[in-house]
Amino acid sequence: MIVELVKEFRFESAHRLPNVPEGHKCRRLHGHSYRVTVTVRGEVDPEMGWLVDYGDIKDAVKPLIEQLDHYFLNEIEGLENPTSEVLAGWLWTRIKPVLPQLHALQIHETCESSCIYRGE
Ligand SMILES: Nc1nc2c(c(=O)[nH]1)N=C([C@H](O)[C@H](O)COP(=O)(O)OP(=O)(O)OP(=O)(O)O)CN2
Ligand SMILES: [Zn+2]
Repeated sequence: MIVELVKEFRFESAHRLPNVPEGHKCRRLHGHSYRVTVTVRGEVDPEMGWLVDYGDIKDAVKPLIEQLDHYFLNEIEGLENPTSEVLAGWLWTRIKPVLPQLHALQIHETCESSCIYRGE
């Protein structure tokens, strides 16, 4: 039995996009209440009755969320141009080694705008 488990994390951060044209609103310093939706996929262990403990997903992701929460993203190594796409790649590189069942990351920058990354 193959399932997908989904767990959501939130953090607040400031950023600006340095590579957009002069006059673009996102070139200015502003902030977001980010949501990160983490999806893991795989076979259910018949003995445990689950794929992985939701708590294991939390243990893998929370330390990274703490590196982002209430920081200026542009000052973090690898996030000098902190688009949703770059943030998705940054998180994927760090989560995948500790959570091999990672299947997708969705970065919600606003209520209406989000980026889905599946590691390709
Ligand atoms: N492909 C991307 N486009 C944009 C990104 C991004 O990361 N990837 N980021 C931004 C800005 O950070 C902006 O703050 C969020 O974008 P936007 O959806 O335009 O935000 P609004 O809430 O202002 O959207 P409206 O629909 O215009 O109200 C821009 N683009
Ligand atoms: Zn923004």
